[in-house]
Amino acid sequence: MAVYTQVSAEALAAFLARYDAGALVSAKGIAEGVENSNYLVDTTDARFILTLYEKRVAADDLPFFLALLDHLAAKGLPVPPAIADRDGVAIQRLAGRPACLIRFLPGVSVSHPSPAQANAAARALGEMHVALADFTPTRANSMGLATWRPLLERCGRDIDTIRPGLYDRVAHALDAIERDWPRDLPSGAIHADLFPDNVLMLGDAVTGLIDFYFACTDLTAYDLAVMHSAWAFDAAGAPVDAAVGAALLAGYAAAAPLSAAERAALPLLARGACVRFLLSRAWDWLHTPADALVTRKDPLAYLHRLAWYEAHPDCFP
Ligand SMILES: Nc1ncnc2c1ncn2[C@@H]1O[C@H](COP(=O)(O)OP(=O)(O)O)[C@@H](O)[C@H]1O
Ligand SMILES: N[C@@H](CCOP(=O)(O)O)C(=O)O
Repeated sequence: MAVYTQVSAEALAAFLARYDAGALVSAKGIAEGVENSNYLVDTTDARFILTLYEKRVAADDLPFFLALLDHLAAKGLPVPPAIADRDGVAIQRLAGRPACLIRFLPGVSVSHPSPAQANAAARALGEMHVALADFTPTRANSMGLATWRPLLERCGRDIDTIRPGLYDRVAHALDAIERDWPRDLPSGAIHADLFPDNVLMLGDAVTGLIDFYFACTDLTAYDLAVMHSAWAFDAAGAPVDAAVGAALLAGYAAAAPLSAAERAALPLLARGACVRFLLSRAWDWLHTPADALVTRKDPLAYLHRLAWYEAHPDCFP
């Protein structure tokens, strides 16, 4: 359950009074998610998401994220813009945290995506990259290549309590990833965390792309690699139907150009994605208190995916 910060009904009602958004009817903490506190808020006017930004989201980065959402929403993509209050302010403080009221989007995230759903979601990623080609703000990737070895060092040998030998295994994988990481592929604003839980769908149609709080400037093909690492495997890290992986590539390529060099780099970029999520999950695994109201994600699922990509260098035909 991801509600780290409790908001009283009185504080929420006072917060809503700043907006032309109706009066508070109900508010419920949302179980999904691990990064921020999210509430589903119903008012006499509409339904909203209230997000209070927690550990990994720096308040200084919020203007970048909100500008990105506004840019995409203005171009008709299904992303939820933050709502401004009567004074035009979207980034607020509530219960001691930075907070935004966000437009609610319909749809559910799929647990076992079909090839048709993977195709539609990857197409939406491609459309997003095309729509962001004229987005000028930049943000360095706070979870990018340069941060992986320092994060491994910060986990230290404690990571071996998750699995004996894990430190050396990740260090060895990183040696090759750092050595071969491409420097000359197209870059731009990317989502960097487009897992199935961050895509809302109704049937095979995408109704929402959400959770842009890792968005940054990085290789656009890396965004597709992140998506592949998240969509083409089950929760334990075993590969699903190969048609899902193929559908991801076809869907993306239908919306955005994918050069031969980008295609060739995808296996390495996917190994990088595996190390990135393995390490952030391992850090959380080691540092989340046992009584925390959040479900820790399994770092080893990403070790299995890493091994799969290493064993299948031709998996992106
Ligand atoms: N704009 C939105 N419209 C509808 N539901 C949303 C929206 N934003 C978030 N949610 C719901 O809240 C959950 C958690 O949001 P998310 O941004 O993924 O949290 P976290 O940043 O903690 O991972 C999502 O899985 C979804 O159910
Ligand atoms: N997608 C990441 C963790 C970030 O969680 P999210 O709920 O913000 O998508 C992972 O699975 O490790």
